[in-house]
Amino acid sequence: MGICTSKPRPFPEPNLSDECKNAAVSAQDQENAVPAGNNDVNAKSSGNLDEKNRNEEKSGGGKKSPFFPFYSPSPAHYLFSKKSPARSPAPGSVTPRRFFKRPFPPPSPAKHIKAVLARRHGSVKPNEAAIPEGKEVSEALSLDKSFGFPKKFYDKYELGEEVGRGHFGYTCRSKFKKGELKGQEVAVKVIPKSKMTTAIAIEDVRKEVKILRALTGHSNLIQFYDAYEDHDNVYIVMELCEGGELLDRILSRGGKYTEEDAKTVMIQILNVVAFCHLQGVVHRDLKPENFLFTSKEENSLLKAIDFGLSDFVKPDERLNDIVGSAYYVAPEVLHRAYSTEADVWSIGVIAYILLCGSRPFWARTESGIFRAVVKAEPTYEEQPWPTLSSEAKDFVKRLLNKDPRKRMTAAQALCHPWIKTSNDVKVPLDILIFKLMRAYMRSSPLRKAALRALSKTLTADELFYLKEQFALLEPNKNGTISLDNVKAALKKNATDAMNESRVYDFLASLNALQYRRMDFEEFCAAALSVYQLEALERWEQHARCAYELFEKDGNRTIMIEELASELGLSPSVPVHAVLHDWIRHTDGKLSFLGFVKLLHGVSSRSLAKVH
Ligand SMILES: Nc1ncnc2c1ncn2[C@@H]1O[C@H](COP(=O)(O)OP(=O)(O)OP(=O)(O)O)[C@@H](O)[C@H]1O
Ligand SMILES: [Ca+2]
Ligand SMILES: [Ca+2]
Repeated sequence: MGICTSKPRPFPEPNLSDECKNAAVSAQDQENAVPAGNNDVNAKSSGNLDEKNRNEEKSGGGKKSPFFPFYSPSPAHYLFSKKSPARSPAPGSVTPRRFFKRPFPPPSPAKHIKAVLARRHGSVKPNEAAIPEGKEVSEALSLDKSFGFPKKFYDKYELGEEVGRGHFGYTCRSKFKKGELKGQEVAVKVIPKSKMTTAIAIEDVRKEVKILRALTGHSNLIQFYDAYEDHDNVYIVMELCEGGELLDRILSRGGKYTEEDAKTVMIQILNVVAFCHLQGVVHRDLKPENFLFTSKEENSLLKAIDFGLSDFVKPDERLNDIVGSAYYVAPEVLHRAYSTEADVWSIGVIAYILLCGSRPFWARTESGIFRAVVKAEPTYEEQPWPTLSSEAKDFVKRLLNKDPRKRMTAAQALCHPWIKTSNDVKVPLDILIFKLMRAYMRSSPLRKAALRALSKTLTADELFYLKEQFALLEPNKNGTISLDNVKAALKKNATDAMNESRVYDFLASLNALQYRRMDFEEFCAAALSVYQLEALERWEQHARCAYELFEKDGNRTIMIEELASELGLSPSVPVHAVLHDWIRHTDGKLSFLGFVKLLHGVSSRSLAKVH
């Protein structure tokens, strides 16, 4: 694999194909870990970039300068600059002094994760993005680049000025030429087929259209209208946003938002992402460039765009391809086992930036960023953090938890005390509820009793989320829910995407609910996440308190063999040695340690790791 981004590189970079490998592997290496706070130190010395500077930066290179903060280096940039040199400044035409004027430190030389780009789009050399070589030529020639979209784009639309550009496409303001909608403006993302040099690249475009088409009806999601193709391009027709990228607004405010303004942005982002996750769609490229304001108004609606790296994910599936943008990528993506929680991490990075104007994870090279993401804790010590509310800090920390099982979901984040006081919050259904309910239904009576005890220790804040979820599942307000209620609640929120992500199939695992109903008390036991509670500072208190309740109610003498089978230990495991501490020697009942393990529903695999 060769170089696959075409930007001038302000910093030397290691071999590409090794880069992602190294990121995950060398992340284990303590010595190489990037210290947290790098970014802030730089941000401080760099001062603020005002509107004038931003415009200067932009005017040098048409839409964006390669040295523009957060700039996504784009192979497309050079590709297009051949036709339109004014759009792309020559490498080195912007003085390095610019680095010291930025509110943020210099961007990574390649923002998108390079090995993935190489795999998806073939080797791309500077100024030759569209010209594959050798083996790639034959591969590119044999690729089927027909999508089955209607052909006559130009019969219906008139392409106008460019309004934005990314790695894969450029977007133009366009108009309907005739008919009832004549003159009405839309946005058209044009993706050149010459850039689709691998089967994965073609599949990505196919998926982008499929996902946009399937996801309809959310006010914070860009409205898709149609897709066309011809010999040269794919055209994605959608609603036009006139208000620019969230990134530009962040920069125009010198990088910082008040807590109230940050909340307004966060609520919209969380809303649309919770919607996508319920549909079984993971965006995988959430960043301020991929949120657009519909108008220039200060309080205009925010819309999620760019599903070019998105995928369908089944409720119990883990994805493994490394995809995204380096500053926003979640640690578990680098470890190649992730799901929708990875998007929530990216939202945490956006929240951190909105509130303090610096990136939480920063380094001069991409592998450095990856190491920071995996190892380093962001700083909350430097200004302005000490002046921000403790709720705001707690909110960001719970989004940036490195363990995806402990991270809040988007729907939970909307119930967080920092957010929930706002009037605009309507909590959506959370797919996590179904996953937890399934695990609960499959548990033994002993584990159910343990969970019930734990659920009695929940605080008002924690119960708020469960109450909201229960209300969404309980249309008749008779205090209980059935499988039909669950199905109906899903149906109410369904789009075509759910067919692809098989959310309905997943419900089959809740079949036991067909013959009985679940009241709110049991629902709390079924839908609480032990891992998330464990992430709280007061976890020890919760667990001790729950153990006392369990002692009174559910604890009983237990055989080691019974516990082994409860935990799914294989006969080859030396159960007496392993489970010795889990049973109280005085009376043969579960010890506190055993109780906590039982709550987690420990599997034999994780046990094997411990011992
Ligand atoms: N509906 C729209 N209305 C207005 N501008 C848009 C619209 N869609 C996209 N744009 C502009 O075009 C830019 C590029 O679009 P998009 O992010 O979809 O392309 P991309 O090539 O997939 O980007 P990336 O490099 O992030 O993968 C956006 O950042 C935005 O500025
Ligand atoms: Ca984009
Ligand atoms: Ca994209």
